[in-house]
Amino acid sequence: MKTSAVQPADIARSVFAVPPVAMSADGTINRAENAKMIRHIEAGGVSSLLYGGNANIYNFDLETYRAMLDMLEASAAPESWVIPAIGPDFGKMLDQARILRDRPYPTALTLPTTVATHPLGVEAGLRRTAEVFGKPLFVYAKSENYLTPAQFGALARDGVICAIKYAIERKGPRHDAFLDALVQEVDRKIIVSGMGERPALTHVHEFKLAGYTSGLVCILPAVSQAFLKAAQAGDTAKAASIAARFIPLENAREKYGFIRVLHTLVRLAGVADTGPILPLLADLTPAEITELTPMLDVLLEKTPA
Ligand SMILES: N[C@@H](CC=O)C(=O)O
Repeated sequence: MKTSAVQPADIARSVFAVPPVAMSADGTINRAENAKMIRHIEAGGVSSLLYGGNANIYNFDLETYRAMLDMLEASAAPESWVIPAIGPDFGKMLDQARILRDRPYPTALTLPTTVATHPLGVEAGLRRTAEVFGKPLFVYAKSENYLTPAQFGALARDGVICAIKYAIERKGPRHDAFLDALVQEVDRKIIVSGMGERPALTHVHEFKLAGYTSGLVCILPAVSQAFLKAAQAGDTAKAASIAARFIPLENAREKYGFIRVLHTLVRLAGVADTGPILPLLADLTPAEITELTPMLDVLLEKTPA
């Protein structure tokens, strides 16, 4: 596992896979199936793994969190960059930062929340968390009222944050006043598009963000990596045609829940047995699986689009 301090080159080199965590029937971490998933992602040329929302860390107790960290440290290849999430609330962030400060991870992703927050409090909380952790944070921007662009700028200049996962949803990603302001405050080299394939080409090609995060990359890592490299190189026709392959499933993930759909799709695709998802989420119903399977077959090119 790569443990050196975060540099912009690390951020641009690979898609950020945002994997689910495979669980055993008794609700504990399944080490063998997670290792299998990690091998599959790495074999596709993806070397950045972000254990964030899709990992369902929101619903982990601290024992499960420690077990996940042990599994990641034992399973990732030496050159892979693995980033666990913390939060979303201040108390959980601090508890997890205290666990992480004795571990080799170079940063941690802050999970987003809009409950019981104020931008001034979020800034104070992130400063305190980074101090406890002893390293800068990777901040997940998912709503406009979490932090202002100016606050992001101040946190970056002060070394409190080393990267931003930008995931504020828009009807069309081209028109985004918040992102326009953010790139005036923060170097684009430390901002990644954080919402899967749908806005990623606009974010990488037009806003010149450094890269993107994706859940479906866990199924087709080499294809996602090819998409990133095409978008970064300005080959928009190639990037758009690759992205089109992912869109039907991304739309279905939005309809039925991004995290729970990915958790099951990774199993249905034969990547790893992800097992039952932890509450407060719930596994897909048989009817949902029946609806989604043909879309997965299109993604896997078992059937034409
Ligand atoms: N939520 C997106 C990006 C991950 O952070 C996805 O799951 O594809």
